[in-house]
Amino acid sequence: MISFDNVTKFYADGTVAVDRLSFEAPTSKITILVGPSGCGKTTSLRMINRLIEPSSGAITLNGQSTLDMDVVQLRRKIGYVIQNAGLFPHKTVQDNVAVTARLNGATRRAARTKALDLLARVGLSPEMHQRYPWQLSGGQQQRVGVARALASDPEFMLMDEPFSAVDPVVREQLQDEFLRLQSDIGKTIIMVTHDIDEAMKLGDRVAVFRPGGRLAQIDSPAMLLNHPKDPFVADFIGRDRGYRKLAFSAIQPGLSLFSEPCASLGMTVAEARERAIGQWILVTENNQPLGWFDVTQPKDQILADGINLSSTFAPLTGSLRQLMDAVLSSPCGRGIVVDDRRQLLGSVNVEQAFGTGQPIKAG
Ligand SMILES: Nc1ncnc2c1ncn2[C@@H]1O[C@H](COP(=O)(O)OP(=O)(O)OP(=O)(O)O)[C@@H](O)[C@H]1O
Repeated sequence: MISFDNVTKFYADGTVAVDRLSFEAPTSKITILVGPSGCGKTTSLRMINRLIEPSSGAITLNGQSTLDMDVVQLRRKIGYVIQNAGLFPHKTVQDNVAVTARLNGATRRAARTKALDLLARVGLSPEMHQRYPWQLSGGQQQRVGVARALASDPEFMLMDEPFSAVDPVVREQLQDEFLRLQSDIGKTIIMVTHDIDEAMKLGDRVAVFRPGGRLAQIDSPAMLLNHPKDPFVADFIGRDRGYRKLAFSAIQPGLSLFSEPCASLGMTVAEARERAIGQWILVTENNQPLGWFDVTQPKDQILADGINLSSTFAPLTGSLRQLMDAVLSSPCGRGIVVDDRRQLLGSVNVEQAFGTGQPIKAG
């Protein structure tokens, strides 16, 4: 656990960057610091690994004050990931990761093995390993940054806007991969972000800062959405709060599903046209949905490269937001619902998804 106890930071020019901050970041959980620009998020993060020294108050790691620890030892316990990854430009991807393991006493061979394992875990294929950072996309660089921070097997991770330098699609992918990784490694993480959606998605707990470096509220995402403590928090979390709440609402148990007609790869388009309701037909393989096929295309056969893969499919055990995403990203307005093994269960339209209207009519 990381604890802040009445921590204040003022700079020489009198700026109070952080004002009597107290909160706890629980073990093996992700705690997010979010708030408007200049409210002291980065300062708070950097006080933990003593890149910035607090003016007063105490920060403890599992009960031990950071001020009582040797700074080098302290930093070895803490992985640190920053925006744009901060990689060594003249080292290869593999060496960028191995160097951290070496610093922690691993032999050259052990460091290399560790680097290979971590690069695989963050989803970087072997052909990337000998590249230099400038030969990687922003998302790939961030992955290396995460692997490097993990190479010392730290108990704690500090992450300052780790995903903000990449486009929204890659950002979502990185977030999903990061959540999967965290469910394996269970580090105690504090992450700074500007992005309230990211905070709500990744945070077990979210600390909302107000200007002047003060904590407005710290709670679970659902509590912040349902019970914002004051108008500042309510406003910061945003007007589309209702939409965000959907992420924490389960799909209604009695959802009635339409039995969606399906086609398979290799089927003739003429046959698919017969089965389809309108322009689009769902293509499945072993009862798992692959995507939608437009039967008005002048083609003879359904082939993999003709399928619209942009759709998302919602698990029945998922949230209303996933269901709504599935409906909205479907080219025909019918969202596909699957079970936990991605087997097709059926489809819903927007009225059904929210239980307000008529079921889909075939034909
Ligand atoms: N070295 C410094 N000297 C004086 N003031 C500073 C210094 N570093 C930061 N500040 C001020 O401290 C306050 C908090 O800065 P900090 O970088 O922690 O905010 P932040 O919430 O991370 O901002 P952002 O979201 O814009 O990155 C700001 O008003 C900033 O201008």
